[in-house]
Amino acid sequence: MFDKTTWIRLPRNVVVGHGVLDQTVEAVSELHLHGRPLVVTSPTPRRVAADRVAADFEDAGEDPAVVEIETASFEAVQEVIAAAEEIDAGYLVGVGGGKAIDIAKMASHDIGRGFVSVPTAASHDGIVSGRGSVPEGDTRHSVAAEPPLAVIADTEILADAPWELTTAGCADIISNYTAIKDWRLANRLQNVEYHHYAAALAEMTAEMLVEEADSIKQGLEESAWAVVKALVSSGVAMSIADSSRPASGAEHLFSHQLDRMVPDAALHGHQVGVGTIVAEYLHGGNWRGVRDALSTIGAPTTAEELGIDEETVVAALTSAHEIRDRYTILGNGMSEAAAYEAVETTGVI
Ligand SMILES: NC(=O)C1=CN([C@@H]2O[C@H](COP(=O)(O)OP(=O)(O)OC[C@H]3O[C@@H](n4cnc5c(N)ncnc54)[C@H](O)[C@@H]3O)[C@@H](O)[C@H]2O)C=CC1
Ligand SMILES: O=C(CO)COP(=O)(O)O
Ligand SMILES: [Zn+2]
Repeated sequence: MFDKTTWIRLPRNVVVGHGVLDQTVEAVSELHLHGRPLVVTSPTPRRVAADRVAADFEDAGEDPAVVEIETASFEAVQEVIAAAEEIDAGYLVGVGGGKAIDIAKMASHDIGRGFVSVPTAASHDGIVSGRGSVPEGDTRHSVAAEPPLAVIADTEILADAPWELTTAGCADIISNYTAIKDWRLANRLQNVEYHHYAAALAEMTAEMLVEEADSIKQGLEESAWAVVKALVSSGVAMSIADSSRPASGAEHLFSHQLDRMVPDAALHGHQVGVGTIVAEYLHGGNWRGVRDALSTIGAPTTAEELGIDEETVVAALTSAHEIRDRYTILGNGMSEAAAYEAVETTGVI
């Protein structure tokens, strides 16, 4: 008997454009959700967007509550769950960067409530994905999370955010190149389940962004539009795969390890971008093309531009394979000599 089953959970409403934050209540009312909304945010996104969203829900008679989180941690997920239980929230609205959105979607998953995603920065491809990413001790978890029922991406807000957040989002997309190579390798060597369609979508998203790299410029709302479209598409690839594999390989392991060693030293996407140059080199691929695309966009390509010293970059490379059970080109680990060779050859140091 044929017994294969697959569930693909995608957003119903994806609203992207100038000033669409004002349409959040309308996009949500279309979903026929019931109960009070809990807006999950962090300090800056609260000022930029979340207070406006809460005020609009208030005007619509929805009696919203707001909870602020500071970090991406399991403690923060518990805080949000407690806030949701206190008001008996009907659904959660994540407003912010990758961390606030991750925490909101994980809390929604745990309490079985709907989730709505309102990104304030085009900095990461977790905008749509049904995965959450949380560090814990020496490791990093990619956990099941509630995929958004709706995404409201206001390009006016995204274009107004600090430019480095947008270049970080571009680099998070470019990393799909090596993530897919690692996924194929893991499929061949370890029989890891591989989805052609999700892989093709993630790869095409990176290709389209690189083709457009010349026109992605600070101050242009069209650029925020192009990047957020790519982030949505990459998130959809993760939702199709029900795994972050289409968008996370060795370059992400490297970034996660840097987060442990030097927390908050650089943005997720920027670390991942530098990791992509090295991972592409290790795959024997066109690492110069990756480096040139990152530098055209204005994303860091060196340890110095990340603000991280050479020894830390090498130490992160040699230990990145330990952070998670995810087979990549790093195999059982790089020696220090090989790591130095890779970063020197690619100009990362
Ligand atoms: N679940 C998933 O599939 C994915 C999860 N992630 C996770 O997302 C996180 C990285 O996301 P980021 O957005 O880089 O980090 P983040 O959420 O810490 O945001 C970076 C900074 O940008 C600020 N910010 C956000 N919007 C702003 C605006 N409009 N104006 C001014 N400042 C603004 C935030 O306050 C924060 O200080 C990591 O924890 C990463 O693991 C990243 C990709 C995919
Ligand atoms: O950052 C991500 C994809 O861009 C999520 O990946 P992880 O599963 O490695 O946390
Ligand atoms: Zn990422």
